[in-house]
Amino acid sequence: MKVTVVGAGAVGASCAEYIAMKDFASEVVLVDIKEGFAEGKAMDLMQTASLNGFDTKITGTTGDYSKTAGSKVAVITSGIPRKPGMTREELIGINAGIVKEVTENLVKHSPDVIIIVVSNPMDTMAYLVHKTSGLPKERIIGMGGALDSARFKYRLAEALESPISDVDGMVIAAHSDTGMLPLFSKATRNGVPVSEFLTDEQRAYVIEETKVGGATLTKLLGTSAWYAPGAAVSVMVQSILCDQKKMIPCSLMLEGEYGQNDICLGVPAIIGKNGVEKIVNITLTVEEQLKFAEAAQAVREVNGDLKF
Ligand SMILES: NC(=O)c1ccc[n+]([C@@H]2O[C@H](COP(=O)([O-])OP(=O)(O)OC[C@H]3O[C@@H](n4cnc5c(N)ncnc54)[C@H](O)[C@@H]3O)[C@@H](O)[C@H]2O)c1
Ligand SMILES: O=C(O)C[C@H](O)C(=O)O
Repeated sequence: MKVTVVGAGAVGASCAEYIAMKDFASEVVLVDIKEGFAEGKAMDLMQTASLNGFDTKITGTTGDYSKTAGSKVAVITSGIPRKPGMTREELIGINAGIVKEVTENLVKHSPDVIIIVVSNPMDTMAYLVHKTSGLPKERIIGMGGALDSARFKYRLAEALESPISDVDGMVIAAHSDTGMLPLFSKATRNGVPVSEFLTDEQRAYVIEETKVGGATLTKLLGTSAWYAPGAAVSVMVQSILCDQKKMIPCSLMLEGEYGQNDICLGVPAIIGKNGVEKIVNITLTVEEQLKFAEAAQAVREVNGDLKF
C-alpha cells in the first residue's frame, strides 16, 4: 500500500525512513515544495535499502500530486518548525495556509486517504483539516500523543532507574507546552502503579519534563526534534496499514467524548485499517478532568485565529 509524506524535511524524511525500515508499505512518496529536495531525499534513502534490508520503494516529487494518487495514508509534515523560545502556537500564521493547500491537493488525488497531521500547532492544524477537507472524521488523525507518551516513558524510566521496556504510560489532551496531560495516575512499571516507587517531587519532575519535552529539544537542537516524531508517525501508519488496532493517543475530533465538542484533542483511540476505529473512554481523576478542560479552552482560543 502507498503512503505519501508531504514535507521531506527533518520529520518527513525520518518518518519515511522508519516506515521503509519496518518494510510494511509497498511505496512511500515524498513531496516537497523545494525543487529537487524530495527527489534527493528519496534517492538517498533508497540507497540505504540494500544496506538496511528493505524493499519499500521510496520516490520523491516537487509538488506533483498526481504521483500521490491512490495513497492509503498521507502524512502532513509540511510547514515551519519552531525556534528556541517560541511556542508551537506561534507557527499558525504560516502553517495554516500550507496545511490547507496540501490537504486540498492530497484529497483531490486520493479521495479515500487517511490523513495524519503533524505540522504545528498540531491540534489546530488537525481541526483545520476537518473543517476544509470534507473527509469523514475517522480519516483525520493528529499525531502528538504517541510522541508525548514516548517522552513520558523516557522520563519515567529515568526517574525509576529502570529499562524503558518496564514502563507504560500515556499522555492525552493538547500537544502544547502547557496543555499536555501525562496520566501519572495510570502509569505503571510492570503493572505496578509508578506512584508506589516515586516521590511527589519525582512525580512533579516527570510531568513537567514531559510537557516541555519538545521545547527542551528545540533549545538543544536549534530547531525541533525529528527522530521520535518520525518514529511515532511510523507506528501510527503501521497500525493502519497492518490493521493492528493499537490503542494510541491521537488528536481527534470530539463530539461529546470527554465532555468536549467541535475540537481536536488528544484522546486514546483504536487505530486500524479504517483510521479511527473507536475513541476509548477512560476514567480520569477530578484533577485530570479539570486539566483536560483547561487544555481544551486554550486550544479553542488558538482555533479562533483560523480563517477558513
Ligand atoms: N506533531 C508533532 O508531534 C510534531 C513533531 C515534530 C515536528 N512537528 C512539526 O512538523 C513540521 C515540520 O517540522 P520539520 O522539523 O520537519 O521542518 P523542516 O523545515 O525540516 O521540514 C518542513 C518541510 O516542509 C516543506 N514545505 C513547506 N511548505 C510546503 C508545501 N506547501 N508543500 C510541500 N512541502 C512544503 C519545506 O520545504 C521543508 O522541507 C513543523 O511544523 C513542526 O513544528 C510536529
Ligand atoms: O516541539 C516542537 O515544536 C515540535 C514537536 O511538536 C515536538 O513535540 O517535538
